Amino acid sequence: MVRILVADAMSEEGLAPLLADPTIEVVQKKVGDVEDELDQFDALLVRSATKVTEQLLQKMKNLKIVGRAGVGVDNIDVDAATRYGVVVINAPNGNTISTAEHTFAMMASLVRRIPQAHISVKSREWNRSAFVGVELFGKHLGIIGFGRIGSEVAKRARAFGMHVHVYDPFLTKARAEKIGVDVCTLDELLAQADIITVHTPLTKETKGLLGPKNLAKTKKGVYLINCARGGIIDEQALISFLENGHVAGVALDVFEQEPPGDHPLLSFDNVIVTPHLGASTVEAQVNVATQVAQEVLTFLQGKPVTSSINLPTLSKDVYEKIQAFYTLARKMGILASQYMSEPVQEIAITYSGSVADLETTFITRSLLAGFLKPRVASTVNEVNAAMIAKERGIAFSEKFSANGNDYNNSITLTVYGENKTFTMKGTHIAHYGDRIVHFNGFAIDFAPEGHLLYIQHHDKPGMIGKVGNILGDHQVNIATMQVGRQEAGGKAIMMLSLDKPLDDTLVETLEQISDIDVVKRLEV
Ligand SMILES: NC(=O)C1=CN([C@@H]2O[C@H](COP(=O)(O)OP(=O)(O)OC[C@H]3O[C@@H](n4cnc5c(N)ncnc54)[C@H](O)[C@@H]3O)[C@@H](O)[C@H]2O)C=CC1
Ligand SMILES: O=C(O)CCC(=O)C(=O)O
Repeated sequence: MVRILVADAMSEEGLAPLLADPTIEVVQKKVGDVEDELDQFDALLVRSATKVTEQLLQKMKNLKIVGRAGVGVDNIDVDAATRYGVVVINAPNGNTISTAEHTFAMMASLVRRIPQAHISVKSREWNRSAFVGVELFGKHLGIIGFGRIGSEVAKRARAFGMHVHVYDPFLTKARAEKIGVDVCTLDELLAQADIITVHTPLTKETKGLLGPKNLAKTKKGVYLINCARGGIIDEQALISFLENGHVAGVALDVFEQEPPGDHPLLSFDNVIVTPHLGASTVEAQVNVATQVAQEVLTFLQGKPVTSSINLPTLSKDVYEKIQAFYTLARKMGILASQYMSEPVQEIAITYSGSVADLETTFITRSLLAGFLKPRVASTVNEVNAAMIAKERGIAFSEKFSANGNDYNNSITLTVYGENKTFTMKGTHIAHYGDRIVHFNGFAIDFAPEGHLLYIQHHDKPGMIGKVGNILGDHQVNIATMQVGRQEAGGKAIMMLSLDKPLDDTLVETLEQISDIDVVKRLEV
């Protein structure tokens, strides 16, 4: 039974596919209420309240996936999750419209002083002259961060007759032209805008983006809006610029610390606030919960997820094309790691023929995960394989060749160790399966499956019989046997597939046969 912890409040309608699945147990409780069972959950679903720290990840030893029902993953230690091999997914667009609408509601409220007027009338006052606002029509709106939400805000602003200026260092010219916005530098935006709204993630670069230096470049009387993340506008700097009257008003949905408690910003009459409500609509909550629930289900069924933060994104289509090679690569990694039971410095992978045209990132990660698995105690999978390889000083590279070298497709693996180099070539044949067609310098043809026994020997009559007799005497049945040699009378190999694994004594007995140089058990 798969167990999923839903640690923050989430739409039941969105969670319905998980709740309806008889193979899944959904526990809707806060982390603190299930401390004793944390190591039993396979998946964790959160919004922004639960902090997914390294400490929590350490306790959740069985965790495979964290689903964030929303966009920002700043409440999740993604690096730590990656190290632990835990996939992190989010729901990138389920709350876009709601947040864009909230931003617009905040903008209109800010310039027309609706919250202040509302409080006044509720206090039994009728003071019309105290609440004279300004129109949005004809004003210059500066949008910092032109992703999903920024662009929805722009559409609405244009419908209001505003001039829209956009700053986003990652925005392509083609996309900007398509949407028809004025793309400018940050300095140009700061100088022109009557209202500035931020829609970036909170990163090292955006933390304090609107700080003392940049606020000084804005127009006197500017309005500021933050419905993205607390800290993009530096709160201390904001207080100074409100105090000196440079900033006319601010709308904040988010804070550096949430809840903000008795924050000095809350005392300003021209600061309007909401408690992180951007995504708080019925529609957005159903959307994001549905998206993560569906993704978690997909993931738990062993299929690729489309909105992972720490895995390459794969469409269903691409996944179907790479699936066979993904499995082959995994097996090749496992075999190579067992054969090269020594420290290695480099793994070079060459994709040839039809596989060279596919998205190989995932295939390479699968191969690395297979290679590292027998060597590391912790979880290793596609999420953390590249990172673990790097940590252990194992470089890896990919090369591509259109020519399949006698095969429609092939993956060639070269592992450089401290004392030797090992090569292997594998291919996938449709309706037939995976085959290893080159192993350690020998042409051969075997299926990389089950209990394998590799024997390297001198090419002499009777070698196969000797091995067969010993295995037969010990009740070990040989399922298949493939042989290969470099030249008649030279070095040769046998690859046997056995019905059960060999014990150490039997391996030692085989090693003692004269003319046998290497005996290796390989388990796939
Ligand atoms: N208040 C709320 O309840 C909600 C807040 N959010 C927040 O809104 C923000 C935007 O979300 P989306 O539009 O969905 O994200 P997105 O990823 O679609 O867009 C972010 C944009 O910021 C740009 N960007 C990154 N670094 C930048 C920099 N240094 N300067 C300027 N632009 C930069 C990126 O190129 C990208 O276009 C996020 O912080 C998200 O967490 C999202 C949903 C709800
Ligand atoms: O879960 C929420 O309501 C917060 C949404 C949010 O901030 C986000 O999606 O980034």
